[in-house]
Amino acid sequence: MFIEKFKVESPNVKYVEDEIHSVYNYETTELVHENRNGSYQWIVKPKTVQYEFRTDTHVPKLGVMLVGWGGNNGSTLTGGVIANKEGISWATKDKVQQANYFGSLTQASSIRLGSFNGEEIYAPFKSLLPMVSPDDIVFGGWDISDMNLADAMARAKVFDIDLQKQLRPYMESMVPLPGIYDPDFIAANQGSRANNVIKGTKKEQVQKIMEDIREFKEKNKVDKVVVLWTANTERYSNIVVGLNDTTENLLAAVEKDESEISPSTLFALACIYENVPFINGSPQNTFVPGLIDLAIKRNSLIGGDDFKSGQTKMKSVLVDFLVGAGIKPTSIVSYNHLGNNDGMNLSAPQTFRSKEISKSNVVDDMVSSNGILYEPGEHPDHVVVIKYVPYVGDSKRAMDEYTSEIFMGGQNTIVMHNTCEDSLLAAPIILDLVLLAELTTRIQLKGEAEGKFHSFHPVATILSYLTKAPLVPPGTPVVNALSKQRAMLENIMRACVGLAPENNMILEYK
Ligand SMILES: NC(=O)c1ccc[n+]([C@@H]2O[C@H](COP(=O)([O-])OP(=O)(O)OC[C@H]3O[C@@H](n4cnc5c(N)ncnc54)[C@H](O)[C@@H]3O)[C@@H](O)[C@H]2O)c1
Ligand SMILES: O=P([O-])([O-])O[C@@H]1[C@@H](O)[C@H](O)[C@@H](O)[C@H](O)[C@@H]1O
Repeated sequence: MFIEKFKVESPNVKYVEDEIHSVYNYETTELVHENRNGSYQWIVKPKTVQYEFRTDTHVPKLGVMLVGWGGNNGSTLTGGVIANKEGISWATKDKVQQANYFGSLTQASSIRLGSFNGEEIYAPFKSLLPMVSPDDIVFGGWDISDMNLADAMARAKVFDIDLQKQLRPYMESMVPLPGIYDPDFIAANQGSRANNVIKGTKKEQVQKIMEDIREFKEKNKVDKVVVLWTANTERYSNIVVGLNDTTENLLAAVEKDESEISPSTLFALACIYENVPFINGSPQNTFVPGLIDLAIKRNSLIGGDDFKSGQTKMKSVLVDFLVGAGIKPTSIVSYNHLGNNDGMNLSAPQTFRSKEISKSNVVDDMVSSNGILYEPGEHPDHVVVIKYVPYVGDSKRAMDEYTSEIFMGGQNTIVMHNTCEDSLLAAPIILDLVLLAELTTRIQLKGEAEGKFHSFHPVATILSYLTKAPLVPPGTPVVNALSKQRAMLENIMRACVGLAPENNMILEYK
């Protein structure tokens, strides 16, 4: 059975004005490797740590500023939210289609609450904690192309024509602010659309972005702003000692207008200065070490990298299943072709390399989790191929082959063909990223040994379900397995309302 909302009644949960306060017993383990009776043993000690969570339930009016607003993802998300808000339906060749949020974890997925009279009871994921409604988001942003959002939507060729016609009046007045263009970081083929750029030094560009954020906030009377990069994939920045390895060196490099500081790093720097969450939806290493240090010092949320939308999302499910089943993937070949501007930008070797890295590293945690299947350092052959084929547009065609070793020397090969409008997969993920980033800034927590409440670590690992290459605090584990990422997010939100983690045991019926 599915219910729309619920309230938790527990001595550990208090719903007070503008706040949910919960006391949560975090059950974990402590491992020690000790010499016992002359031989070293691994000892596992169950441990309970009591946490308190305080969630501000005042939902703000949210401004979302997209870098690359006029792109396929930016125009598709903007149009999709308008269509849902206005209840737009449109004719397709098959039927009259209603707007929806399919593909969004926060808007279209559910959680299990428990059983009632032997029936499983579920509720919307978004009913766990108060979140911003997509209807209330004010969109804005930047693009190096000056095309208004209605024309950008037409250029993207993602939405059906009847839908585009209905959206045009809402979107034609939306014009991106000038972006920071640096041809050294993206494909040369992007130059032709760069007619809307901020001139000046890198320092002046950062200052302009900061001004843009303040003016957007004031003009639209929003309480908070989240900035998300859905602009082109950049090449990796070289990490150079003395240039971007520390905050001091990075800021000095900006002062000196050093060429190796990328546009995405400049946008992120501006956001950190404005204490505005910045999320990187592309694979490049925007978050150079000096920037991460600054975000931590200023406790300003950063998250990324690279939306996990289709082929890679499937990979983080399939490899998790195979390794979890004791089957040994030995060869993974991921090929896809697409014909949108993203694909055109990725046709350059240096930008493709950024994507190849994020699409390849996604199996590392699953492989290293099973020492029965894999020797230390052993991993499957893994190849990523992306080709640009203009004719197919946004309709990405992914073909994957997974070869594994099975029982007694047997082999299993799984082949998948996966066709989708890439932007229709990414847009709901962008929505989830900005809504969850905003939510986490309203949560404070305190461990039993801590003197005061604090926010989550500014490097927002909590967003990892939505990214191919989760950005994590230095020295902490990277988890890519999709089921673990989703469980982590849901269980932290359950803890905020005093609910135990979903452990799927259902002992009541065992
Ligand atoms: N399924 C997906 O679509 C998906 C999945 C994962 C990651 N991504 C990443 O999301 C990004 C956007 O994808 P897309 O399909 O919307 O691409 P797109 O090329 O249609 O949109 C990118 C937009 O960014 C603009 N732009 C480029 N550099 C800019 C800058 N420095 N400042 C401001 N604007 C700039 C471009 O003019 C363009 O309008 C890409 O980096 C892509 O790799 C997409
Ligand atoms: O998320 P996913 O489907 O694995 O990866 C996608 C790639 O397959 C695609 O070629 C690229 O253009 C998109 O930006 C996205 O990164």
